[in-house]
Amino acid sequence: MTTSFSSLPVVDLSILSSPQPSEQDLQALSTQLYDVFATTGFAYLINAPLSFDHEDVFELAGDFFSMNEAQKLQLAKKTFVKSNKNTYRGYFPTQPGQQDNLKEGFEVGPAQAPRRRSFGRPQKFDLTEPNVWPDEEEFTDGRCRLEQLHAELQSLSSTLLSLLAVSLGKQPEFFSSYLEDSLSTLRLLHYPPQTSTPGPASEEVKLCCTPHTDSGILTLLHQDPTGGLEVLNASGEWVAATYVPNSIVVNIGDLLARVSGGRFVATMHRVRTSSGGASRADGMGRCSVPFFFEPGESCIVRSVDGGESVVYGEYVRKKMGTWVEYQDEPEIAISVAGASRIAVAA
Ligand SMILES: O=C(O)CCC(=O)C(=O)O
Ligand SMILES: [Fe+2]
Repeated sequence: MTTSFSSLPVVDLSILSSPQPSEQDLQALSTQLYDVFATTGFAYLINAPLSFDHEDVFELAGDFFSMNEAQKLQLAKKTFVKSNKNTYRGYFPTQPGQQDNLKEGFEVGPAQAPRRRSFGRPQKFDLTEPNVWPDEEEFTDGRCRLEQLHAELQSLSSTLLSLLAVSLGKQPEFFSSYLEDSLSTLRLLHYPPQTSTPGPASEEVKLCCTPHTDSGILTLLHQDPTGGLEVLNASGEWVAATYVPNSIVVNIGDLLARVSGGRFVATMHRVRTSSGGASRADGMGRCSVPFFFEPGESCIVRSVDGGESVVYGEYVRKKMGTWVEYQDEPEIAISVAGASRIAVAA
């Protein structure tokens, strides 16, 4: 259960940059992470061991989204452009009519495509397919920068999982099977600027991402200074996760809540338009860059308390039925008020 928090805790990761962190410091960090995921389910990570700062991350997102629509559509998933081959990785455009979920995105997996699980029959979505990339001259160094960012966030997730394993009374390597052929997804997101309607309607909360919990294990989110992310506490109040320079917002998904035997909580969150945060100087609206840590397709995931298990690939394929860009027909996709990689709150 979440608590009635009124702000999100800050977790300082500076010890992870030290060549030999002490056992005591690691234990303290592990306990702090346990407390976060057992109460708010969300926190700001500061001093994370990454070579990218916010400016680098949002420059990357800006470079991608400022390409023209035709260039981006060449990378679109098959759901959107039938003649394209990629089913799982790539671009998804904004969907007209989805005012409270108006976003475009670009998704990449690991640089080295994970091993494919063998199925008796052809699968509609290939979770292990290689990434698709714009031409180098359209997105200078973009591939190399995104592959590097993916690798660093994967490594940070792996460290956090070791600390969480210890906090759950397990060995640090308890989750190491989750790293094999991991399907983690780095997603660039762009919420185009929306004009707010004056009058009584302006009192209403306008959303660009509807309330949801993330479905997987761990999410590491870079949000830009526009802000707008809000997190639901146990009293039913939306608490603003305001912009903290150079921080990464961390939260867990439904599957890790299950794995923790209900000790950790996957907290509901949403994104508000015009939340009063800073506007981007380039007038682009809002960008954010979530990284979804995901196990491999064949990974068997079960609670630390034992009991029923799920095969990650099967779990994620079931979840995809609720993700908007994986609806069968474009007409259906356009009419479903969903976000992607996340289940829409009922
Ligand atoms: O854009 C954001 O700040 C949050 C996005 C999000 O929650 C998601 O993609 O799951
Ligand atoms: Fe989310």
